[in-house]
Amino acid sequence: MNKVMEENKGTNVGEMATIKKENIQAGEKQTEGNYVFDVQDLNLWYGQDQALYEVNMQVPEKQVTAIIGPSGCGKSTFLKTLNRMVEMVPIVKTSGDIKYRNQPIFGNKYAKEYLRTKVGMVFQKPNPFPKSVYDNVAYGPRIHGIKKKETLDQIVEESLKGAAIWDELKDRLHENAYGLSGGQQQRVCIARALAVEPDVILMDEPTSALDPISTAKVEELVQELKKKYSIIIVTHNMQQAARISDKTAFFLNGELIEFAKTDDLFQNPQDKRTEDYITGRFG
Ligand SMILES: Nc1ncnc2c1ncn2[C@@H]1O[C@H](COP(=O)(O)OP(=O)(O)OP(=O)(O)O)[C@@H](O)[C@H]1O
Repeated sequence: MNKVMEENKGTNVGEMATIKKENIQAGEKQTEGNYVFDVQDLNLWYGQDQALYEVNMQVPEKQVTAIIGPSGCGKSTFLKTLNRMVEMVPIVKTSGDIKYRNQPIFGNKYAKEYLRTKVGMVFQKPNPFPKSVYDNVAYGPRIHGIKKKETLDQIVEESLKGAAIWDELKDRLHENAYGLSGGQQQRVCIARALAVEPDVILMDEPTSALDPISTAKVEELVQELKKKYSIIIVTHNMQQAARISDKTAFFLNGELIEFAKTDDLFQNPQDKRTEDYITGRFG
């Protein structure tokens, strides 16, 4: 049992989380080839407008999966479907199935809150809360009921270390996160995601607002994080996808055109549309 759940024992949310955790562990045993997500025939509509068409994809565990494609092709929509954030838009409808750790995410198996704890998200623009670095990182664990200072101190330190920013910030924990550089803010946001012990981290163009040095730090961090977490990253930058991902998915007009090992997709694309995109003929 992890720290978050340990301190949660006895609360309703905690009990629920513990039960679901057992479900996942049962599911994990059955998972073949260690996939975190198995997406089957996924369609998604915003009102009358269809944004995703019959997407089928198995997202590997503890690897980096990049999602590329031209603007408006459905990359962010697909990413936000995986932790059901897309449903915050009331007109969204979906069909098909997504299994996380072998259990369907639509329906009653997982509480949405629990899914979003296990499947964390980092956004394009760093979005720290207007609070201290410490309070940003401790936010999720506190919501999960952790109150003990020593436990929180430990989580904050481990999470900032995990996000490769502890050394830079260990003497600035009580400063407002708004006073940090964009790159530091983004790594604090990554630490905030790590603090609730996720399994998967979704990243929606996490470096597009960053300078090249901060981008390099986040890219390096992603390589480190994949030892413990499964990462899915939307990027406009094909060089970035080629540098940091193990597998790449190319989307076009809401369809998943090709999904392959990154080297294969870039060196030997199977679909003419993938080839046209990666060679810069459109997009
Ligand atoms: N909240 C929304 N309401 C209605 N339509 C939306 C909404 N969000 C996205 N869409 C539409 O869904 C389609 C896919 O958009 P999405 O943002 O997923 O694409 P994207 O590939 O991530 O684009 P970009 O690279 O520009 O961020 C687009 O046609 C877009 O207009």
